[in-house]
Amino acid sequence: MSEQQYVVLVPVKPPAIGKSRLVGLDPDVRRELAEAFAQDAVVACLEASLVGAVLVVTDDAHFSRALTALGAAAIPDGVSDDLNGSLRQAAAEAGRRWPGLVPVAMCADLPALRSADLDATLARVDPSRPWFVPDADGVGTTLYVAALDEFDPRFGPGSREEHLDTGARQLTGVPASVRQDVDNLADLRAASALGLGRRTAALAADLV
Ligand SMILES: Nc1nc2c(ncn2[C@@H]2O[C@H](COP(=O)(O)OP(=O)(O)OP(=O)(O)O)[C@@H](O)[C@H]2O)c(=O)[nH]1
Ligand SMILES: C[C@H](OP(=O)(O)O)C(=O)O
Repeated sequence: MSEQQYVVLVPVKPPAIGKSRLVGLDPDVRRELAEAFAQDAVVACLEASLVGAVLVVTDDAHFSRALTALGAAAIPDGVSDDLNGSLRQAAAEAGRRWPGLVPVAMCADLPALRSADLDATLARVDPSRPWFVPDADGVGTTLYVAALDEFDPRFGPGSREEHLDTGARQLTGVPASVRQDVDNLADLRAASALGLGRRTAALAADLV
């Protein structure tokens, strides 16, 4: 089993404008849910034994303070409206702060994420080449790992295919909690069936 340690880069679109596909909700409830997803995902990362640091990337300065209070570090987006550009800059910054840690980009909308499942996933990665984990639908990506000199994430619509096109390898057999991103209420129900993190569970009780 690999004992390589990782720094997880967690991009968070400002919660007031993120998770727009959670339709039909009061805007304040949608924002609180988006915040809870990120907080639960960050806590799960911080509690994973193969995670040496968590670096949140967000332009929401107020919310970033809530995440640093949990134990994460935080920086603003390096490039406006360019998720992958901001992740590349975050990986470079992580390389300066934690030169021994391999960067992992992970979506923040994983409210069912379990630390043990993240550890089991990272333990199977060969950090000498790029890897990714497809999302539960098999269309997108929840997690991308590559050494800094090869770090070239392609998050966005259809990112599973995009990552395969770069030559990154798909990790199969990954636990559901690492793959269940939440874009809509059906996803939230699926995540709820897996077991939600504490903050999301408190909000979702009335919604699923
Ligand atoms: N820092 C940062 N994070 C982003 C940006 N765009 C997306 N993200 C984050 O990247 C991850 C995957 O994005 P999506 O699943 O599309 O999330 P979203 O943009 O909030 O959701 P939609 O409004 O439904 O597209 C989530 O953790 C988002 O918060 C961006 O421009 N900057
Ligand atoms: C960021 C993107 O998430 P989606 O918006 O497709 O859920 C992806 O899966 O690469």
